[in-house]
Amino acid sequence: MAEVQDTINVGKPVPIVLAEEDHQFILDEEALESILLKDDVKDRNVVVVSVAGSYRKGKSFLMDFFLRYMKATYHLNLIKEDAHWIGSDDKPLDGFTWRGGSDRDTTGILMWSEVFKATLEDGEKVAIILLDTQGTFDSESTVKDCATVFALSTLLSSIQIYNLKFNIQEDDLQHLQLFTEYGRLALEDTGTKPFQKLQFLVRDWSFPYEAEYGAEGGQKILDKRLQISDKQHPELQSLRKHIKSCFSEISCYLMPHPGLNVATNPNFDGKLSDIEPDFKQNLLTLIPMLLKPNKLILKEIGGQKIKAKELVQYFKAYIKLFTGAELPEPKSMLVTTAEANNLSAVASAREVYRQMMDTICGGNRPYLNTNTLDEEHMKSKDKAMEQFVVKRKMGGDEFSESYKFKLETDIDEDFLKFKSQNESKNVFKSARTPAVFFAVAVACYFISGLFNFFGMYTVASGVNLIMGLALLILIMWAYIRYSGVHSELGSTIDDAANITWDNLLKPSYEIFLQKGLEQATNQAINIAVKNTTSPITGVQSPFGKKPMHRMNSHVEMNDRFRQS
Ligand SMILES: Nc1nc2c(ncn2[C@@H]2O[C@H](COP(=O)(O)OP(=O)(O)OP(=O)(O)O)[C@@H](O)[C@H]2O)c(=O)[nH]1
Ligand SMILES: [Mg+2]
Repeated sequence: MAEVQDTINVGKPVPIVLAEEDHQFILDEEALESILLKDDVKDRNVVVVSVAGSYRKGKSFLMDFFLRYMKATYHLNLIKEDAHWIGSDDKPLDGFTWRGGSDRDTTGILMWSEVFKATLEDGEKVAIILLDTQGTFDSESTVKDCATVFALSTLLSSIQIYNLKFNIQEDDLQHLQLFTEYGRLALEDTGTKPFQKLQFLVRDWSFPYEAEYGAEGGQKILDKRLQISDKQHPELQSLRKHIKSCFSEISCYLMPHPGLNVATNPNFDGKLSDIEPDFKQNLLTLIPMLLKPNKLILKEIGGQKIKAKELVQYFKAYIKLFTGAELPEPKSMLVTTAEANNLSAVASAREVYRQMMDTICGGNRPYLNTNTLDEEHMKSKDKAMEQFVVKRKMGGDEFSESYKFKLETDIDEDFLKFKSQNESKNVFKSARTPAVFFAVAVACYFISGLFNFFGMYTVASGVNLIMGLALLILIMWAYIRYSGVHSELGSTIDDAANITWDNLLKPSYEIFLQKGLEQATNQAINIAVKNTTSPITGVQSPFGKKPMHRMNSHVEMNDRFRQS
């Protein structure tokens, strides 16, 4: 017996995944490799046993009994059914650190430095690795921290012990769903169950008259909790389906209360003599049930057994994924609900804006001038913003602020669409392309005629060529618009028309207009001057007493005419 106790002091807990202050997790690769890449370990297939669940629920304490069993069975080769592995009554419990109190103890993920070597019945040599994990939902961890530790340990273990207190409650299942879903995101979807064995372990089970302590009672409770029936709300059904679809094996064990010494005595050091016999008895059943050589479950990923050296690579890959920005962030229930609330308020307010704008400038409405459209946009936007503000939302005003901003951006985006839709209804704008090419063709026709008249036949043919080209483009444009094909070529033609209009036709048109205006002005002035000086009519100049012929120039006259 003394031999059993002594060997327990060999090995130590090694932090493998470290929880940093900024809520990041880092992998201590050196420490991990020093354990898994030992010559006598690295090529063995692995069994990974992990314990996870809420903080302060006796996880590390339990793991230390696992260690006692491992030492006795795999180091000392005690007879398999021998109860001596549990140790003497007065020996304090050590191994993974555990303690009383209300504040969390374990952080990150710890691996026992000693890998236990076992030979299975079929002669296969395997390595057994024990992991202790940071408890979930302590006051210092975010939901993402909890999900990361839980998901990582579930991904990397072949037996995950889900440690619960008193009962299997609906919120325990919901958290399990959240964490396993987070873990599943890290994996490629292979259509197979992503995780292996899930062992529910209910501590301090208080209703043995309803379901007896142990595996059978546990199965009874588990069946009840995971039962799916048509009468259930679909949400409850999908939760259960999800959990069942994640693990290839699920079982449950009900543990009795270990006694008040264990639970409340600050000086309790783990001596068996201070633990209730019922609890001890159940340790003797539970632990061999999971760790006996013929009960071991080898770690498999994608149907392939994993060697210790490969496990190092998986640790590295998964930690990179969970600490990177690729995975979505798991959030608390309130934040998730508040987000959903705000998003739906954004959507319905946006709908108000769209409907109002649709009745004013929708697809079947005529073209609106830009000022009216701007006014209507402001009116509809105000209405939508008001609707968003008055709608009841979870999370408070500060939380809503970013969603209000999102609504504004969404509405402005919609406005741009309405605006361009409205522009496309302006027939004059859409007729610009054919008008430009037609004008070019007509102009070329006259110019070539002129060159022909003066005998400059080569230049005339060049101009004719441009005319033909303009007509060809015009026909092509009409075909594209009619058939809806080669729209890119269509837009290039539109662009070319715009450039021609802006740089050639518009300036020429403006020059002609100006010239025409000047001529008309001159004529008008001439008539007016004649009339003013006419001895018959005696009508005075509209520009005062100064006689018209004294005006300095035409320019001066034009200016005055424009001002008047
Ligand atoms: N009521 C009760 N207390 C237990 C049980 N097992 C251990 N404890 C006590 O629970 C306390 C916490 O034990 P730990 O093993 O440190 O708990 P833990 O879950 O590892 O806690 P964290 O590392 O903070 O997540 C100790 O005082 C143990 O004595 C149990 O089955 N029932
Ligand atoms: Mg602990």
